[in-house]
Amino acid sequence: MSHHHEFDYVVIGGGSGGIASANRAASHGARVALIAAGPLGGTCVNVGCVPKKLFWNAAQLAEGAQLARSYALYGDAPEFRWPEFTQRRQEYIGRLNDRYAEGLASNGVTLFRGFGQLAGEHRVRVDGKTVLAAPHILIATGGEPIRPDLPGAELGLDSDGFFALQEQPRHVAVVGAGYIAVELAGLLQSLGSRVSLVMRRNHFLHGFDAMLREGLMEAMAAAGVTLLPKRQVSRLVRGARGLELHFADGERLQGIDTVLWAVGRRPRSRDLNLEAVGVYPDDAGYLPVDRYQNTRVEGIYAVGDVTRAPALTPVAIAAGRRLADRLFGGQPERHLDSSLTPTVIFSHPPIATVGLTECEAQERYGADNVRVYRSRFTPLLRALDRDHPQVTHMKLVTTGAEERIVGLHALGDGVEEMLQGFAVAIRMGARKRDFDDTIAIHPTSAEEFVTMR
Ligand SMILES: Cc1cc2nc3c(=O)[nH]c(=O)nc-3n(C[C@H](O)[C@H](O)[C@H](O)COP(=O)(O)OP(=O)(O)OC[C@H]3O[C@@H](n4cnc5c(N)ncnc54)[C@H](O)[C@@H]3O)c2cc1C
Ligand SMILES: NC(=O)c1ccc[n+]([C@@H]2O[C@H](COP(=O)([O-])OP(=O)(O)OC[C@H]3O[C@@H](n4cnc5c(N)ncnc54)[C@H](O)[C@@H]3O)[C@@H](O)[C@H]2O)c1
Repeated sequence: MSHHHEFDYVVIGGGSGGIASANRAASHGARVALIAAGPLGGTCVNVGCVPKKLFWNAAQLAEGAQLARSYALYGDAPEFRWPEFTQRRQEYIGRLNDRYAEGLASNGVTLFRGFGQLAGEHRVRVDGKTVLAAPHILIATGGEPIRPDLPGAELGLDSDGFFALQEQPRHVAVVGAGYIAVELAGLLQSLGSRVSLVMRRNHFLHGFDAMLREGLMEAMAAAGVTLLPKRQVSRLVRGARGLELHFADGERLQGIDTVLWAVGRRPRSRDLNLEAVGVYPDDAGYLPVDRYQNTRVEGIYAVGDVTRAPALTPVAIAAGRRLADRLFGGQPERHLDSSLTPTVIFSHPPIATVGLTECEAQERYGADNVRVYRSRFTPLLRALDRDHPQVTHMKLVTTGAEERIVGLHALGDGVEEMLQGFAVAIRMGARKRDFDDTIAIHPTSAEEFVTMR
């Protein structure tokens, strides 16, 4: 027998966007149900930002121990114990999962554990049984990693599989050229694995400012990552000496124990029974929405990675909260403008970027209307390390006579914590002279942004 429950708002998906929207709607007094098929917190908490950043922290500390020698700080090189780290990391994630459940309960959100599917107008079914009815339904089902369609692909791991690894891989081939590829390759190298990064083009991070791409390729190569550009993987086989990655040109990479596919993600829009309500995904499976997160069907909305918005946790959260403010908080115009979304790639060293690349600015405003400021320097942190020089790169992209800043890009130590404040300034319309009028903080790397000439 199926049970029937009435709500104001039913949210499908207990990840970044769904939880944020459910909690915000409840804070406005709505009766809210949240359906979660996986562990609470979704991709970000369980197999994304959080475990990745903990790994990155470990890698930074390991690198710091190396750098310490340039400060005449000697001692045993630290040994990374992967299984122990994994256990502590998972315990922490378990505490986060509990905290999300407690947060939902204390906000009065009713949690249904199970798989949500649309079941006709204003109705959602959980695990094919329980029926929830509500005038407003949010789809926040996120995304999942894809694998290439080639022989032997099942012998490799995707990013979910990477976080489940119980032992440290010795020699890894990372295939891909996006955020996940450079992040996983960087942290594995810093933690002592041998890493080969296989990409189809002659560069990675397509679409990012060229200074960032080129600077990071240089730094990763110098750190010992083997960069294998212009390689088209044709198959993966298990050979006598471990895995073998074969390329279309006949070459092969042998002696690897782990292959990580980092070739992109796809939206989780299958199996939602969307036909029952007349919502249709686009060719790649994304749910089309307008700037208010409305799908083409009244009362059905989507946020986060299941849409074409930038696949970042703060974007999913902001869209989810604003939607709840609009529906239940009496703010009819509230919506998200994600045009100036700051983002960090936790590579080694990290990348921080907001706004237009130099090329994009030239295309949009014309080359004559774009002025670019650059800086390249050895940060003081590394000044005593003559053997492993690593430079920091910064760029400001400005436009018009008043030199409004439309892009800010950085690669180097500490830039991940530098960007947030600059993103506020740029959002407020900062011009180059506002940066120049700001007193520098010395000695820091960040001060370069207010002293560029
Ligand atoms: C390796 C990796 C590292 C990342 N690092 C960062 C980072 O550093 N910073 C950053 O901002 N972003 C990062 N991201 C991206 C970020 O994780 C996503 O953008 C974010 O999680 C999207 O949130 P979401 O709510 O759309 O979906 P998700 O977080 O994926 O949540 C969707 C949830 O819905 C559930 N679900 C799916 N279908 C159903 C159904 N039918 N019924 C019920 N529940 C369902 C899923 O189980 C999942 O829990 C990273 C991603 C990955 C993979
Ligand atoms: N630090 C962060 O904020 C962070 C970290 C990780 C992921 N993310 C988010 O998750 C999204 C997904 O990340 P991603 O790295 O999976 O995807 P992506 O779309 O950024 O990159 C996928 C890459 O794989 C390459 N590729 C595709 N097929 C290939 C093949 N057969 N062989 C070799 N290369 C192939 C593509 O050219 C592309 O460079 C990102 O766009 C980002 O929004 C964010």
